Amino acid sequence: MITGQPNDMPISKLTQNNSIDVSAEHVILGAGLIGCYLGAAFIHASQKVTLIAREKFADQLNNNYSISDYEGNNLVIDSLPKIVSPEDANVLSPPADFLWLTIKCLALESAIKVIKRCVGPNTIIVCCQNGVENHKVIQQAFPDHRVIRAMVPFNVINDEVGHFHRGSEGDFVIEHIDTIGDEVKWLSRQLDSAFLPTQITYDMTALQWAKLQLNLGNAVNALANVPVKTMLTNRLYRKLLAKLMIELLFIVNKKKIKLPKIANLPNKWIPFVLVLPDFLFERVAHKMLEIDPKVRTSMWWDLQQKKLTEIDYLNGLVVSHSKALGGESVFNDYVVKQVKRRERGIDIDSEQILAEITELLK
Ligand SMILES: NC(=O)C1=CN([C@@H]2O[C@H](COP(=O)(O)OP(=O)(O)OC[C@H]3O[C@@H](n4cnc5c(N)ncnc54)[C@H](OP(=O)(O)O)[C@@H]3O)[C@@H](O)[C@H]2O)C=CC1
Ligand SMILES: CC(C)(CO)C(=O)C(=O)O
Repeated sequence: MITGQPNDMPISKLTQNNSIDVSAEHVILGAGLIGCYLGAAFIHASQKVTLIAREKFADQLNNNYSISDYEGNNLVIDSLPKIVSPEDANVLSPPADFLWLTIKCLALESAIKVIKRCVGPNTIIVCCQNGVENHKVIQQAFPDHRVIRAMVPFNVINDEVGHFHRGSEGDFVIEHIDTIGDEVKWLSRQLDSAFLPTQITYDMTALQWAKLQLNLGNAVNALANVPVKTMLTNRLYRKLLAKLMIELLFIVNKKKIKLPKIANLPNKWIPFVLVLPDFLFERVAHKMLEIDPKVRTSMWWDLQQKKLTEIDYLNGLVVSHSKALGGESVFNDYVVKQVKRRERGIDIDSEQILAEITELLK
């Protein structure tokens, strides 16, 4: 349930130190890019962490577990957290105060079995997936538990074994719901650090739509097969991205959702800025280009590892909502189809993609 905070100020910053300085038991299910980054940031914030990891990741972390960020902060985790395989998750004791789901949207349903073994009656489950309202599948499976969402605005890459680098800015945002408002405020204060600037929001659905607008570029990035920064310097990719966003903004307007600002520009302006000629774009959107040159989106990582992507939960969601609301979704439809071809192992070179985009934009 979302509280009725006025839409023009959906996010409130909580940075002052709490006098009750105790740590909570955190279990992180999904030791991938986000799970490992959060785990280390939580340990840095004096929290007790258990990671539920597949064997190959557990081995990697045993050799090295460290994080860094685009601002030059570095952290090596000397004393490793408890690392448990999904099969052994039932031996967790004490039960988690907070269970963080940092698995992909596609893995939520199949993880329910493991989640059942990780929760006690009072565990708060936090869903960290991109997309909109993917937590509902977990809330349905755990009707008696408090299920909330968190939004990860930044990008994490795994540039060497056991090392996780946050390549872009943005505050981690946790959902405030009435029944656990105090816990969420407490949690946000504990986690807030240079590695993980943290806020709360009273309207996570609006925030997720705002984030989805940016995530529509994941598919463009995956298809372009270049870092995000390189992609943004190409006006053709920017024009495609603008079209994808315009299709989403139609839905948001129809639904009367007021998008909170999560980039340096109001969301509605972004498509107009993206289509500017290069020299103007570089001036107006220089903040957008202040991004680590190595950064690639999570969808690129998925295709690289020959995994299925979250395309149905991102651009696919725009297609289905557009259809239902009588809108256009030509551009999102195109990228969905192309990403699915890549998932099937059909190689499409970026020259061909650029030629097709040129044709589509005519
Ligand atoms: N990467 C990024 O920079 C960002 C990602 N996000 C979002 O965060 C979410 C997580 O993404 P990301 O960290 O990139 O994903 P990853 O694929 O890097 O990590 C997920 C991990 O969870 C593991 N996993 C899946 N199911 C289980 C299970 N049942 N038990 C134990 N482990 C399991 C996966 O293993 P396996 O692959 O072997 O199944 C994988 O190692 C996504 O929704 C993504 O969109 C949001 C912002 C930025
Ligand atoms: C941070 C961002 C928007 C793009 O890198 C992302 O969410 C992702 O890669 O999935």
